[in-house]
Amino acid sequence: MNAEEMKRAAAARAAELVRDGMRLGLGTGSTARHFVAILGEKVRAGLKVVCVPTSEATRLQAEAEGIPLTTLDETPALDLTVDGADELDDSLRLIKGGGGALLREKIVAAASRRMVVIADGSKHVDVLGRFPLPIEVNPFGLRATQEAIAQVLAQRWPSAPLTLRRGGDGNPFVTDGGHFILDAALQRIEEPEALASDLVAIPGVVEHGLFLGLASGAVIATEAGLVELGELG
Ligand SMILES: O=C(CO)[C@H](O)[C@H](O)COP(=O)(O)O
Repeated sequence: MNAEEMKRAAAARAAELVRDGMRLGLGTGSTARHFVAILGEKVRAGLKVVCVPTSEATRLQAEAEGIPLTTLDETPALDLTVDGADELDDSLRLIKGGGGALLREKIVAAASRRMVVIADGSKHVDVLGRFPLPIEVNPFGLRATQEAIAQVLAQRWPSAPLTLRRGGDGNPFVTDGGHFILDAALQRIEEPEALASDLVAIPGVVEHGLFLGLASGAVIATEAGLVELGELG
């Protein structure tokens, strides 16, 4: 199986968890895209669900698939969110935000009774951190916020690069919420909980890509087949 086939296989397994009447959160990224496509097929075949997308990109795809959409204002409690991840460990701790949707992804995951991660095997790691940690910040006071983050990071990572994410046009990448993203190349995050609480204490930090205690299960597609972690049902 190539990488796309593995992503699709994980997405197809997660789609088996969907039941009539469910309120779903729809993730963002190339793996979640497969899930939304499969869900679209099921909706066209008669499945009844309402869904909250975690990004404008996912909203557009879901609309094109004919999937009924709602908002967290109309539907503040969801049954299940299915989303990808940039990294996950055996304890279902995640790094997310490679696609820049971490804020909405975290709000939607937190509003869901269950969050199931879908990924190919390359995302499954022993220790989080090889993937640079996205940190979403308010554009106001960017430099001051960046320096405050760098000071916090320097306590454990004396020379970790902290880079303002840019789009293809060279301008700062702007999230759906109108914020910027700083990517922290930390390599190994031994204590993600401690780092998470340090980051949220910094004014100007809107959210970070550590998803801790949010995922209830995961479907990981490998060459040897599907591996399931945690609780799917
Ligand atoms: O967090 C995300 C977007 O903000 C994605 O879930 C993450 O980047 C994984 O994407 P992909 O499935 O394309 O590898």
